[in-house]
Amino acid sequence: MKHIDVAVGVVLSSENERHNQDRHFFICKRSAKQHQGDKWEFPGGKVDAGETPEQALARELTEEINIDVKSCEALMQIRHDYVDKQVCLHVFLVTEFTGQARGAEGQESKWVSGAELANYEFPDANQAILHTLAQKGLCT
Ligand SMILES: Nc1nc2c([nH]c(=O)n2[C@@H]2O[C@H](COP(=O)(O)OP(=O)(O)OP(=O)(O)O)[C@@H](O)[C@H]2O)c(=O)[nH]1
Ligand SMILES: [Mg+2]
Repeated sequence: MKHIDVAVGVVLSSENERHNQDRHFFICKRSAKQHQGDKWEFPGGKVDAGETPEQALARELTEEINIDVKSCEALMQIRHDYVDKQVCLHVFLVTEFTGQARGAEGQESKWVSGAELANYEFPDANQAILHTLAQKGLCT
């Protein structure tokens, strides 16, 4: 089966303005044509040959949401088998960035609170991310 490494960024709104509980997350909607189409995602994409996951994260977040990552921490790795492909998600918490986050490829995008995250449909592999964010007190 096809195996791909993916860098995924959980982008957090700045800590200055909000208490930890109220920090917001930037999410995007996948297009109908993409794998796991029409679901919501944390922005990111495939790790290219010769790139580290962190380098891929920085490149993808600039391409997809127009930000420059200034500080991030590795959150977790998730292996998941979809029927058609196997993914390894390298998930990072992006805690500092410059630029205004927006859907730079025309995709729908928004800032949502931790409590609101549960109202959006994500690919199955993301359940583990939401669980870890809840453990860290960042979402409910
Ligand atoms: N970006 C992203 N991908 C995810 C998430 N959860 C998840 O299972 N994936 C899977 O990871 C894979 C790679 O992501 P991608 O489609 O964004 O890759 P990409 O940006 O390089 O773009 P492309 O598909 O247009 O070539 C997809 O199979 C997608 O279903 C998530 O939260 N964010
Ligand atoms: Mg992508």
